[in-house]
Amino acid sequence: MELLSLTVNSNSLAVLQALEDGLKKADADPSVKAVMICGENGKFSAGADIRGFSSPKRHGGALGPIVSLIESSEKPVVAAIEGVALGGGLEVALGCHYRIAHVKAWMGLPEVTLGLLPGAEGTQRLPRLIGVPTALDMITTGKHIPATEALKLGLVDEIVEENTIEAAIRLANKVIGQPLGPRRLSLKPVPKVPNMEAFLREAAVKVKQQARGCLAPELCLQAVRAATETPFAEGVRRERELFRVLLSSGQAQALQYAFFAERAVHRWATPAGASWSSAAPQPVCKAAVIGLGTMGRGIVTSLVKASIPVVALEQDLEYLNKGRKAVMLLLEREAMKMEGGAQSLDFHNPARLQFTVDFDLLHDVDLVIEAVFENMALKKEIFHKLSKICKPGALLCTNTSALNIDEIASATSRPQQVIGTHFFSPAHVMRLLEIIYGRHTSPTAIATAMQLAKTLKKVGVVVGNCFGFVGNRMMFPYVQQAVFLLEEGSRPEAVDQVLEDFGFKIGPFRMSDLAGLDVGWRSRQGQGLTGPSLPAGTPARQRQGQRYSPLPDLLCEHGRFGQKTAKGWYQYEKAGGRTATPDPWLHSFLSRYRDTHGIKARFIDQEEILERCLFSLINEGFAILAEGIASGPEHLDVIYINGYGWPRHRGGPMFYASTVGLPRVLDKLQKYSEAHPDVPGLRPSAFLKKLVAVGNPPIKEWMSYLSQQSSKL
Ligand SMILES: CC(C)(COP(=O)(O)OP(=O)(O)OC[C@H]1O[C@@H](n2cnc3c(N)ncnc32)[C@H](O)[C@@H]1OP(=O)(O)O)[C@@H](O)C(=O)NCCC(=O)NCCSC(=O)/C=C/CCCCCCCCCCCCC(=O)O
Repeated sequence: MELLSLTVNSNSLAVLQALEDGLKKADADPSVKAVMICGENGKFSAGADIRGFSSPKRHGGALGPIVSLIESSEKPVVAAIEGVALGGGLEVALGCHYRIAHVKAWMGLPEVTLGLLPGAEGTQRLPRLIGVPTALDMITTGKHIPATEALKLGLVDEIVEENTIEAAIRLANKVIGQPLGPRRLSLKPVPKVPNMEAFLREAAVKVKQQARGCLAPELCLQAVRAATETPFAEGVRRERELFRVLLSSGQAQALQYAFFAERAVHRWATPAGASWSSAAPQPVCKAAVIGLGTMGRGIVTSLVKASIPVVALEQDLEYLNKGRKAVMLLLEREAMKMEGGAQSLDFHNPARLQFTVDFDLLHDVDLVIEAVFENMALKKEIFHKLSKICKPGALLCTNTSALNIDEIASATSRPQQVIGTHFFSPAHVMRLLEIIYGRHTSPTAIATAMQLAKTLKKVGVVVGNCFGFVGNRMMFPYVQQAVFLLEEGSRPEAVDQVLEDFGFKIGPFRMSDLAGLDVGWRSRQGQGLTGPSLPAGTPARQRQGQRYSPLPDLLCEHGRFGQKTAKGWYQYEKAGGRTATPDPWLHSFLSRYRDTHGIKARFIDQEEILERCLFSLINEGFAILAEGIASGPEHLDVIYINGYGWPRHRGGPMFYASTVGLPRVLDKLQKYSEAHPDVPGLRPSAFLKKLVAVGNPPIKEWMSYLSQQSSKL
């Protein structure tokens, strides 16, 4: 028997050549009766080398003909799938006459997540094998499915718990001499769906809606449609045509950049020299969460889902019972989505999840996450208590979204173990975990928080300590511009529309209504920007000589906190309602406000809305990089994609800036800054100016132009 080996991402071209040579040799050798294709090191294949798509010497085009060559072999070819069979790897398996998989293997066609489509005939073979609806779902979402599901779908012929290679050889021996025609997917008709046209039309609407401007899902659908309408060879031609369109699109580059950026942030470093390569994490066998508000509930749920035993603590029984009920509800819902249901999470077991008001029960936990509301005095009181109660090595985390980590740490006797773990709401869903080190935070503490992120299936991004850290600090100027645009003549729905058309899941005003306007109001009161502590005689639209808009404060004074009060920047059907409708009251309120302050409303076009909001956010990003708060632009991009609804197909704000071109970003900021000299957020950052002055280098070279990262440490 001839045995062919396909290696994960070693050298795609060499693998392709080896496959072709092996198949030709096997075909020509009469002693070879069957062929088995497997991977090395327990992995079938993770597909083509993604870096190859942006390389001038790309060779992906060679894969389709090889898949055809496999299928046309006169000897049975069996795929032995272990580990993963993804993208081009699965397409190779689809060319085989039989597929056998290990029970722990995963399969998928994730090309869409890279801005591409399965271009090695996968869009034509998969629908023929498992039917159009399921194939379309796999191809347009790129989801990875486990072997057990693949078996149910008919994607594989068999799954095994023992040695997959041996099982594949057994299968190959068994099928020698059997006709191969029925096993060749290219010869199979696409299984019928009662009303294929109506199904595809509806699917197209759904895919377009979910894609929010991303091209690949729509083109994936068009390729699958071709499978239903044309013979195999014609479908393959169409698939190639569509693949070429995607390959040359900026979106594919952005999505592939995002893929590698998410992996690059694992390799964290701080300006003080701590890094992932030398710091080892501590084990976290038991955790505690303090505060069972919205964030605390999500964090508890996240920990339970990751099988980390949790002690959940509240200040009194009333809050505890309310929190317990809410957590249980979240966990019930999560369990329903899982195979094995509630039993798999085991959250009724007090050894897995315990609710208490007794701080002393935190004495043996390895990690505490404080998630009480944003009040420095309260947080310091809690951390002071924790440093007395918790065991010596315990990591003390705060879920603050903006407050000073060093000040919180100063309340403890062990500041080296204090770290910020900024979760995003809902915490059991959102993938981002912003990890903030303070002046004294130890490398071990950072490594442990990063390991926690991985255990919780989140993307951890390590950043330095400053007000708002990275995500919120960049968000402030963006939201500020959005509000200034209202003062100058725009409306919430116009601003939201522009940013949602750009690809944001939700515009700034809908977001503010969802999060609650009172959150920011409390924070501004705390900072003395509004409320009773504001010195008498402070101009309504100025703070410390800079432009300030009291609009959000005024809305709060009218009891308009957003969705929770049925009124905010929009109106809602009821308190807690989700459907935002433009509110005539708000429109006349804005007119009165402009009259009061002598502002002449003007028409603001989409370009200005987009540029002022996005470029001010990006400008802050350059300042953050220059200060050493983040170690590279990909950190900022990963934060925005995973925590702030930034459209992934635009690669993150800093990548977007690189595609717009830094000279253009600078020109526009200069123009807007001249028009609004009292808005520091529009004043171009020195680092942006420097990058333009040195000739707009590619994003991967930006950091080399910072002569010395000035650390905030
Ligand atoms: C699930 C994983 C495989 C593993 O996950 P995990 O264990 O968590 O590890 P990671 O940290 O993710 O990865 C470890 C390192 O490996 C790197 N990696 C992983 N996969 C790839 C890959 N496919 N390519 C390159 N590098 C990869 C990863 O970056 C890590 O390294 P580092 O830390 O960054 O240094 C998980 O990794 C995963 O999901 N991987 C991606 C899988 C995937 O998306 N596969 C699909 C790839 S695309 C593909 O296969 C397409 C094939 C068809 C091509 C056919 C084209 C035909 C076109 C014909 C017509 C057009 C002609 C045009 C001609 C012309 O113009 O040129």
